[in-house]
Amino acid sequence: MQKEKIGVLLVNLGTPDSPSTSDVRKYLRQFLMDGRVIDIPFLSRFLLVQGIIAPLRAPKSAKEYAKLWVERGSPLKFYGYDVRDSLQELLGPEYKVALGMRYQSPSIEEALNELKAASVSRIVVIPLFPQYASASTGSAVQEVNDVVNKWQVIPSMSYINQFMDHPKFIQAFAENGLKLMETTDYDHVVFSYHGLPERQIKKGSDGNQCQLGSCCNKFHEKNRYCYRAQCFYTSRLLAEKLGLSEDQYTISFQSRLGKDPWIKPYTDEILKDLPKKGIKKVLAYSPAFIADCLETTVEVGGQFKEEFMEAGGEVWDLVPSLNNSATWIAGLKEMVENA
Ligand SMILES: C=CC1=C(C)c2cc3[nH]c(cc4nc(cc5[nH]c(cc1n2)c(C)c5CCC(=O)O)C(CCC(=O)O)=C4C)c(C)c3C=C
Ligand SMILES: [Fe+2]
Ligand SMILES: [Fe+2]
Repeated sequence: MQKEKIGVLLVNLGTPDSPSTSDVRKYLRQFLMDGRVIDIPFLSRFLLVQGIIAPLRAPKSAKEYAKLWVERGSPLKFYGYDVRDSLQELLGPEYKVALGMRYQSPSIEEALNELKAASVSRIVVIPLFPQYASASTGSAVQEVNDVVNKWQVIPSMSYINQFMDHPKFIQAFAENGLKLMETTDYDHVVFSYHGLPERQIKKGSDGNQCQLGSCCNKFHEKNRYCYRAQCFYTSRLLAEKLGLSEDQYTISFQSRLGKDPWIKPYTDEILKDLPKKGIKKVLAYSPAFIADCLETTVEVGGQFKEEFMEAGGEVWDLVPSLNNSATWIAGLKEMVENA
């Protein structure tokens, strides 16, 4: 009998098809109409997104996307294809690897159809978000399920819904930071993560109510899906690999949207205080993303750098994301084989 073929579905967030205002508006509309991203009743979300956020934000965001765009397009997408191809090569012909984006293209449905056409008998789904959040991993998993639920034959499915403590994920990020640390004597490291509305953390911690305070400093079975606790844990693991003591790093959250409170502390606020404390040379990490994207290159590497310099800082270097690093691909291979 022929050996069974295993499908691997890599899912990332997605990016606009181009940096034009109309494509960015289309992307924002699809993204922000997701009830796991803006978790308010449908009618309020519809009015807010279609009537206010998408039209007002699209021209501003399009200018930011234009800074990110290179000849190959948006890094989130072309690194996604690179990772798919590298992982396929490493896993060999018994596996079929596909890439789907939660929003825009290539869609999750297209990617799943590729796996179906390759006659895979089981599928390992890896949402490419190191820390679990309902707005990212949860939404990707829901979309995968919605698609396969329409199939006549539903293959065996397994999901890797967080991997921030995978040794090779940590090692790959540490390697990128250590390369920069060899060239510059930094005063401090900032770990800046994508933020979330506080409400979303509270909703996800039924039975073990997160207080959004020091309770997130410990990571254990009961709060393993608290996004804030996962980010703190990721930072501790990275700090250990980088040989940092507790006073040599700060953890913060970026990319706020709207007026509701988001998880704290906020990166744009903490960075302004650092030079006052004598911290002039900062190494900035963005470990919520596995590829360069708008939130890393433009926000952390561009906007935050400018704000830090204006506040009296001297060096603000962004650690490149994992992109197509060999250690990261080896980590993905291990995740698939252990799934
Ligand atoms: C309510 C709004 C948002 C939530 C919640 C949110 C969670 C969240 N997002 C990511 C990953 C990425 N987000 C990116 C861009 C981006 N995010 C939001 C809003 C929310 N995200 C917006 C409006 C945008 C678009 C850009 C802008 O207009 O500011 C990206 C970058 C994509 C790219 O094309 O490069 C990523 C990646 C995670 C992991 C997450 C939950 C933890
Ligand atoms: Fe986001
Ligand atoms: Fe928490």
